[in-house]
Amino acid sequence: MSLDSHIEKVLWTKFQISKRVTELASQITSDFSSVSPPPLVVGVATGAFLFLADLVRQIQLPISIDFIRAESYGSGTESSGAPRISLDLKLDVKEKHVILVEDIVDTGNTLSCLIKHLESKGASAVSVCTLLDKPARRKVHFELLGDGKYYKGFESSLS
Ligand SMILES: O=P(O)(O)OC[C@H]1O[C@H](OP(=O)(O)OP(=O)(O)O)[C@H](O)[C@@H]1O
Repeated sequence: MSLDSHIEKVLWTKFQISKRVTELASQITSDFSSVSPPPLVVGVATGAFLFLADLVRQIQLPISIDFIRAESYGSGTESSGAPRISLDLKLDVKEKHVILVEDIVDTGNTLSCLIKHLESKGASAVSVCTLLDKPARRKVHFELLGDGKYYKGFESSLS
């Protein structure tokens, strides 16, 4: 069975995605060009790793990169809420501006947990950059930390 047979509908072509990733990287480069120290870019494992790789290759700043993972116990595509950190950062976030990179923001549970965690570790600000946002699916309201910004590649109302 080919990969294409698993895809019901193409929402954005690879060219549209690539263009949008370039725009996001350029916006982040511009927004953080005078921020010192440079931001720490944190990929939310596992889903964000490809987007993170495409994004950071185009960010023209001396950023550091790390990974974090929050897991909810649930099945299928429904998260059970209340995630816990199952892989923590290697780098120190104290007094740093963290940019969390996600592939999808859905219920908001993962981001809510991660932002609180980063705040408890002393991050001065937390921004979020997600490839896809599904605001209609939101169950948990999360607040960015400090002067954090929210970057999104695409928005979908599909469930
Ligand atoms: O807003 P939420 O409802 O919390 O959902 C978003 C999270 O769900 C997915 O990860 P998942 O937990 O499936 O883990 P994975 O990336 O390892 O597949 C996705 O990569 C986000 O991290």
